Amino acid sequence: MKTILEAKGLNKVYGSDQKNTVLKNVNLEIVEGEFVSVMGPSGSGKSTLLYNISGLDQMTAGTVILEGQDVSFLSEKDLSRLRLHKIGFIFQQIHLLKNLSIFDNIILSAYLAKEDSRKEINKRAIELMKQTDIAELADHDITQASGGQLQRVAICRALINNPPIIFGDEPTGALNSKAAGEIMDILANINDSGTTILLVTHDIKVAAKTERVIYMLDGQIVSEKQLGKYKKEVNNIKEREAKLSKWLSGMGF
Ligand SMILES: Nc1ncnc2c1ncn2[C@@H]1O[C@H](COP(=O)(O)OP(=O)(O)OP(=O)(O)O)[C@@H](O)[C@H]1O
Repeated sequence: MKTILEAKGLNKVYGSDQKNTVLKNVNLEIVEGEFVSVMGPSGSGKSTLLYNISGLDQMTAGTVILEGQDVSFLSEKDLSRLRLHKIGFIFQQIHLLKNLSIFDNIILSAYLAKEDSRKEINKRAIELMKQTDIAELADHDITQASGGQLQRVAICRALINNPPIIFGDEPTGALNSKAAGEIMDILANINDSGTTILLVTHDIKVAAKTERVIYMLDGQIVSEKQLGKYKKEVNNIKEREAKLSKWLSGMGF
């Protein structure tokens, strides 16, 4: 199995006061095709970890290798290129552009990346919209869609440049449990087709559909649990949730 992302000795201090050390010598390895979630109490450093390994924020010290390339301290220009071509992001707050149609929101970054022809990009956008069951919304604007539908738009947008890895910060956090479950099923399907996914969540139901759960406490990864691929290996979601719940309660979560 090939490593897609490796973080070594990651430290993050906010400001100049060492007391604000939020990541403390974090090491993490993600294998190509994995579906990983990060859990832990509020303030334990989950989002900070995600932002620092994905190039959204600059760590204080450490190394991040993505697909064999050292991306630890890239220039702003190289970082934007990396984010455009290699990484997809899905956030709790969706940040779509109000004056563009849903279709245009999805294709925008691919037009900017200029890797493929507009014809190919449009075709891929249509496929992604079908896959996430929002094809009929192409010409709508974003005020005409539900929260769950908008999160599907965000997923299509994250995938439009075919990134090998996508990061999610509470991607289902703003959704009701039915919509959250549907989004997780979509992400599981996307993962099945080969995209590596790492997401941060507070929700046991969400983490139970991922393959490996990492637990953070006070700026460190203190434990992890292998659940196996949802549907492929351990299918029973109640069983997965119970296993996870037991493990988490053992750590006082
Ligand atoms: N920009 C910032 N400047 C200073 N401190 C920050 C900043 N961002 C986060 N922190 C602090 O870093 C610590 C970790 O925050 P982080 O958001 O990574 O935790 P988290 O585990 O994701 O929390 P939550 O589950 O509540 O989202 C917290 O104490 C937070 O207050």
